[in-house]
Amino acid sequence: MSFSENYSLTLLDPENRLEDALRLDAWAFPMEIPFDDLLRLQHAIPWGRFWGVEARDSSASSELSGMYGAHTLRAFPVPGAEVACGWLTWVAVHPAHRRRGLLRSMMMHHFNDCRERGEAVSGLAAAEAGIYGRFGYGAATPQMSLTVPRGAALRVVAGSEALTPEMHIWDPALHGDEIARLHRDVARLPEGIGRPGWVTWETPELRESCDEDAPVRRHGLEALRVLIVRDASGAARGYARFRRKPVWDRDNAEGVVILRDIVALDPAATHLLWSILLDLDLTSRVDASLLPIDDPILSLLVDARAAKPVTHDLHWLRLIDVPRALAERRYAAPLDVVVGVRDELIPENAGLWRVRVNTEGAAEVTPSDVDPDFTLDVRELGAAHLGTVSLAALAQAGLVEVHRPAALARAATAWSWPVAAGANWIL
Ligand SMILES: CC(=O)SCCNC(=O)CCNC(=O)[C@H](O)C(C)(C)COP(=O)(O)OP(=O)(O)OC[C@H]1O[C@@H](n2cnc3c(N)ncnc32)[C@H](O)[C@@H]1OP(=O)(O)O
Repeated sequence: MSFSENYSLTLLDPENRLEDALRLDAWAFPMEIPFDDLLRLQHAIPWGRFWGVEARDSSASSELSGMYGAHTLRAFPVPGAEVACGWLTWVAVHPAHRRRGLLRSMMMHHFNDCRERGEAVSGLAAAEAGIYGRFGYGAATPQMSLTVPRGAALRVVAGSEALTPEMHIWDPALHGDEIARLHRDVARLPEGIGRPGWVTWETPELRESCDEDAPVRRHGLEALRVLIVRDASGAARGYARFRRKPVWDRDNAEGVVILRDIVALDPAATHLLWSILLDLDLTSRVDASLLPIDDPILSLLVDARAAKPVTHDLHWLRLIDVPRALAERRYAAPLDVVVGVRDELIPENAGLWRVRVNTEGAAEVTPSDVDPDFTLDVRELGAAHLGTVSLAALAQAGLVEVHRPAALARAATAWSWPVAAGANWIL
């Protein structure tokens, strides 16, 4: 679907269109930050791949009716591999122009752009869960939030006491490179497995936005702190970034530690980071979110129930080029099945695909003309792509039509992955 005669799409440039883009952003997303402050902040805008929709009848005004951008990721982790991915972002339609098909037209433009760039998958973090399923995105990466009581007991981990902690006020010039390395390296752990979906700070604008701690974004709280733990050689093994919220109930200190992110390369570092976070004076709990649903802290806590885990969707995935995307990832078991795929928006994806996986987990994906073992919408294929959402579970919800149960059982095993998809931030 292309834009109607009333609208046109244009590539936005950073010199002239930043203010227009932020004005539209402030229309689409109600904000606490005054517009003048917003103009001075850093924004993770993927210039060069940032598109605006203009109404043709408003040629005298520079106001945008819609916009979207895409981060060009080249090391997006899928099971057993790192692949090219067009990460959809900055999607907004002005309230005066909504429900006229602008988003739908922008999505079709994005899909064509991804295909031209050789990106077989697209990801996103959805503002609302109801928006993107109709465009073939499936919820692939769930996230977990925890409220961990201060002093919660952790299981013992050998080597934790041999590490040295240090704590600083966050300064990207001093700590940024070291933290970014840890954040990148953890995507390849557990060794030989890797963490699918753990998006790293690949582009300069993503790195800048993860480094930022602008006072207007702190909601009145203190500056960001960073806790780093080092081994005997001085090498950083993990970090946590957090701020504290002071809370007093009569004379009782019930402050909250708000965790921004936590990364550890080994169990000892995980143990020490959490031990310190759970023992900060004048606090009563640690609030953590954007954690993978199998984050090690769940196994470390003696009483994980007391941390009240809550999960919901975080990242959504869309297969832009089905045969290529299925061949780019690795599988957990050998397989030979024929999959029937429906895709109303990208006709090249629709049809029958034979997926043959060898003993190394590598797949060959070819068109087929035999009856499929199971049939599903491209949305479900996206949901299952990172190995966390099970094809068998989707079938139990009626979202996969199973023609041969034994083949689906083998496929569900092969599609799965030993660790959950890597929720860690919103980009
Ligand atoms: C990856 C990201 O950037 S997420 C950020 C998304 N942006 C926002 O949430 C900001 C506020 N909202 C908006 O800017 C707009 O309402 C948008 C972008 C969500 C939708 O834009 P529109 O141009 O109105 O969407 P469009 O007219 O193309 O609608 C396409 C379809 O999506 C549906 N839809 C649109 N928004 C929503 C929503 N919030 N919830 C559920 N369905 C929605 C429409 O009903 C329509 O359905 P249909 O095709 O079955 O008839």
